[in-house]
Amino acid sequence: MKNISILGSTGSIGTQTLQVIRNNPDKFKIIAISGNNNIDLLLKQIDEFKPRYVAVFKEEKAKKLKQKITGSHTKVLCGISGLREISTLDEVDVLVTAVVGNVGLIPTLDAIKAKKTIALANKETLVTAGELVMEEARRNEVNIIPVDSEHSAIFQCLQGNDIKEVNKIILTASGGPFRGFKKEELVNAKAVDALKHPNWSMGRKISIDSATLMNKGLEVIEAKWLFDMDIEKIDVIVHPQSIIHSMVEYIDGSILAQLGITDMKVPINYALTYPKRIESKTKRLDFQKFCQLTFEKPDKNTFPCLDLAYNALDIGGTMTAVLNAANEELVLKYLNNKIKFYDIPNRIEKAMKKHNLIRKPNLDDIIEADKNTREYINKSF
Ligand SMILES: NC(=O)C1=CN([C@@H]2O[C@H](COP(=O)(O)OP(=O)(O)OC[C@H]3O[C@@H](n4cnc5c(N)ncnc54)[C@H](OP(=O)(O)O)[C@@H]3O)[C@@H](O)[C@H]2O)C=CC1
Ligand SMILES: CC(=O)[C@@H](O)[C@H](O)COP(=O)(O)O
Ligand SMILES: [Mn+2]
Repeated sequence: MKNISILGSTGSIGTQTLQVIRNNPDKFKIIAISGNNNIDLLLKQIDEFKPRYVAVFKEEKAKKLKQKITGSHTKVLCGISGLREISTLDEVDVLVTAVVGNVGLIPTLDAIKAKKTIALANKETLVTAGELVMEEARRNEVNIIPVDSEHSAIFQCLQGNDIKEVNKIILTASGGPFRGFKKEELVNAKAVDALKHPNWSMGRKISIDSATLMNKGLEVIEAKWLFDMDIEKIDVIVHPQSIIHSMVEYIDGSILAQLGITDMKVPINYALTYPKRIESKTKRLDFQKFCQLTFEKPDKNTFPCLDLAYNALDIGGTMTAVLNAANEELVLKYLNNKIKFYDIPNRIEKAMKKHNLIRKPNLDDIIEADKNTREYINKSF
């Protein structure tokens, strides 16, 4: 039996993680869950999974929840301290980081120090502070198992092989809902259309990131840190069907790929059961339906976010934290119809140009760069 704590149990990854756990009550037990706004769903989750703890980020929401569950055996925690507490509980074996945004960073670092296995969906953690997080994981001999579909694919393709024999890794990108569009067609692109991902049903922030191709940029950075891979060895190819989740090319020319339907329960399952696999009732890939697998070059001119991410990674230090913070703030504004599609890359570029780089940052430097960038973005509108 593995004891699980989830940061972000009310979101897309969080609810799918609970589905995997619901399907395997003999293998997993929920110890703690957490959310931000969605108290109604948290109530249902408390009722079903009877966790010992629930952490709610917003204080007023935590108070409301407390009133609704008086007499329950579930303890309500709040704020960042609540997230930190449920990440380090003695009885927890695995922390699933399914929150969106950089709020995942500090609880994840705490969990690593407390020697918890990390099932990592929250890519912003590695984009913001990948070097520090991976150093901490190595120091504490903690496994960070990717949940992100591309990284789970790469992780699976690496099993039983020597990482030194990898020639490159190839991240597949769907191209998003605006694949094939030209710049002039996207100037006035609306968030409501950007949210319509062709293949995956996901949270709002990552859906916008997919539409700008920033998601792939963030995933390049995530791959660099997870697999300790040089930037020159990380390629992106557009594969509109999202059937091949990613590939690894070895020095002998062999390419290993992981394929499957677009269902995040598959990589979540693997992250929770690694190194073993367990029976799952997810739909199977039917090759007679998906008879075409196609590939094309990413359109870096129409979608400048991908190059911005490569540049930030190449510059290094605090620059990827700046890229991430600027992107988070701008995506929120775009979702609220406050800015236009190209304000996202344009303002990120400005924030990166303005930033005073720290090449070998500590955690405080990273937190400061993140904070200053958010202030800069918000002041500039
Ligand atoms: N969805 C997917 O298929 C994939 C997602 N990922 C990554 O996984 C992470 C989660 O994505 P996704 O599930 O789509 O996102 P969602 O927006 O669906 O869910 C986000 C979760 O985080 C919680 N949350 C939001 N803000 C805060 C905060 N300040 N403090 C505490 N909790 C907070 C939300 O709570 P509430 O709902 O209660 O407000 C919710 O539980 C992201 O980093 C994303 O990039 C990676 C690969 C695939
Ligand atoms: C499911 C998942 O892992 C997402 O990151 C997904 O891959 C987004 O798709 P694109 O960014 O390729 O459009
Ligand atoms: Mn992904």
